[in-house]
Amino acid sequence: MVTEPLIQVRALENHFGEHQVHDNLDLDLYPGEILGVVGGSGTGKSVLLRSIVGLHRPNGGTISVFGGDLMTMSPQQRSRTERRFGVLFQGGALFTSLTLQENIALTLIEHARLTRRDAEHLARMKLALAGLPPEAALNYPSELSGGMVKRAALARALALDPEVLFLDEPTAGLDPIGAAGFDALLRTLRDALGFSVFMVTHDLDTLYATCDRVAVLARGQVLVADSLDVVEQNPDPWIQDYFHGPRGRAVAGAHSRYAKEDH
Ligand SMILES: Nc1ncnc2c1ncn2[C@@H]1O[C@H](COP(=O)(O)OP(=O)(O)OP(=O)(O)O)[C@@H](O)[C@H]1O
Repeated sequence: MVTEPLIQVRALENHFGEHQVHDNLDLDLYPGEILGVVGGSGTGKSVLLRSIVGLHRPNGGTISVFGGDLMTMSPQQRSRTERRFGVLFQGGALFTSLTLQENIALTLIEHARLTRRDAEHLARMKLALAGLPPEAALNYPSELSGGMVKRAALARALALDPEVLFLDEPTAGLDPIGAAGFDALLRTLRDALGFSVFMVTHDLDTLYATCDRVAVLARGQVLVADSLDVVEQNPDPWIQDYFHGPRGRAVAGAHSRYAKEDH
């Protein structure tokens, strides 16, 4: 059986003035997969994410989402489509003047038209799902560690039970233990809830720990999108340096030792 992609990006063009960021870029996201998007700084990973979630209007190409063309949808169809997405931005982007519970309840009140009481009840469940202790619900973001804020932002991204979760550098700024905890949580939630993940990351540990496929952006296009085993073997100099440079070797070695211990 051939699985149809949930998201199909074709011939995407993006430029800012003379600066061409995407030039004929193609990429697919399949149901249930965790796709890691990597590439050098400024290769257009965030612009790609923003183009798909509707925060940036591309200069050309098509983005098909759940079978509909994002570029030609009516505003109503677009907003219905975007409701099936959850987005976690770098830094979390929580409202600092609201508690964690209120942050998530607000999303539920605005988009799912729940009463405040029901929204707060569901918000506490989402926070627990993201691995936060019950008492954290009444904390303000400034009272929590970076790792807890990331988890709260994840709880908010999951508030409306999205089919696709978009993550922009989810482990940036976390210490290695916090980052590993976030990676494990992401896989557990994906396995339990079945959503797909589009994740921009620089974190090699996260790639090895979570991703089913990895897409590498370079020179305005997707150079390769495949399993890590295949991507690592690509002769492109950036890929070779990224995966087989000192840091890449250390991470790959640690993960293969860990996999052996597991069997
Ligand atoms: N609103 C904008 N106006 C002008 N240029 C922009 C805008 N947004 C992005 N760019 C440019 O587009 C290019 C790609 O940016 P993008 O943020 O997608 O890169 P990235 O691959 O996510 O980089 P990094 O890994 O450093 O976060 C960069 O050169 C950036 O300066």
